[in-house]
Amino acid sequence: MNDTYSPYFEFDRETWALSRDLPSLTVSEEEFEKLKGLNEKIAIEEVTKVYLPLARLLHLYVTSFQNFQAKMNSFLSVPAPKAPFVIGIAGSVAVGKSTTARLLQHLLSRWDEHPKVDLVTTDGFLYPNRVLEAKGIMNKKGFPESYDINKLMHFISSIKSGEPALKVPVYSHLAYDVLDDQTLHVDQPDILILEGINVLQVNTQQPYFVSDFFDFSIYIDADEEDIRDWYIERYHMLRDTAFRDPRSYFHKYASLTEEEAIHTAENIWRDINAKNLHENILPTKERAKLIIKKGANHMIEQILLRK
Ligand SMILES: Nc1ncnc2c1ncn2[C@@H]1O[C@H](COP(=O)(O)OP(=O)(O)OP(=O)(O)O)[C@@H](O)[C@H]1O
Ligand SMILES: CC(C)(CO)[C@@H](O)C(=O)NCCC(=O)O
Repeated sequence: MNDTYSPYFEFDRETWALSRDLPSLTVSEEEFEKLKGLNEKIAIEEVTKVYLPLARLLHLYVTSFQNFQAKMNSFLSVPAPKAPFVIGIAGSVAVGKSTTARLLQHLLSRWDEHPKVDLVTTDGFLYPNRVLEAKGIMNKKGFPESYDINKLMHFISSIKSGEPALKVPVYSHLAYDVLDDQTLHVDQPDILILEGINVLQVNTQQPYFVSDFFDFSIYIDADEEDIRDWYIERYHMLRDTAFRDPRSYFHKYASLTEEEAIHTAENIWRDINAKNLHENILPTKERAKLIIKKGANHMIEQILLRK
């Protein structure tokens, strides 16, 4: 294929892993065990071949950002509040954003230049269920109108202005709601990873978008049938674990037969998440600096980096 005019550098799995000069980047057995704590399905090969080179690439971006910030602040003679390097991670529900974000958080914190890496998910900025119910949009959870976008914009602009000690709302998949008794503290990290289905969306009613505050952005992509399978698999796993908890919003589904459960998950996927993917998430793919394409087994098959 002639890709002379493609806006991307394209790598397949092997060229991405092999073309990097990474003698000092390894993962010890002990560290891999820790990574397994993030997701026990992670393969070590995936970490060494894909995520470590990606972390190394991001490290280059972060350190050049830090150097540039220092020069810029002295050039402008302005007070220099500590603004983090912000990485946005977008993609469908259940494509694996949280897992990738946690892996990168862990790997990026190994460098002395940026040991403090915080992770925030936009789920916390969803309106609480009672508000979604009052607005009649409970079946639109994850759609642009289900988020308190002003609150999210306020957070991202504050952190980029170097404001310390910010509090971020927390969402629980177990409660299926924003928790009113918990917040996450974000206090001047070196890097902030902001993960969520909506982070690359543009709202024509607003002068600024969340992504205006990004220094780097990643879109996680996969074939829709694969994502659907992962969603249904995760639903099953939750059914065997979290849904059994009487506090779970989905407790009522724990007693469904296997067949009924599959049917319920398929319907939620089709009526809410697939629709949201087509209408609001997929159209943002090309806005990302980096696109990661996963295969059926979660292995990354292709990486596209904007030139
Ligand atoms: N690298 C990976 N290797 C193996 N399994 C993975 C990997 N990444 C994600 N998964 C599995 O895919 C499913 C979805 O992952 P995850 O919860 O990270 O997705 P998400 O995009 O954050 O979803 P949501 O937007 O709904 O919160 C989970 O069952 C997870 O265990
Ligand atoms: C919280 C979101 C929107 C995003 O992570 C998603 O996981 C979700 O709950 N979607 C609504 C439909 C569903 O229950 O899967």
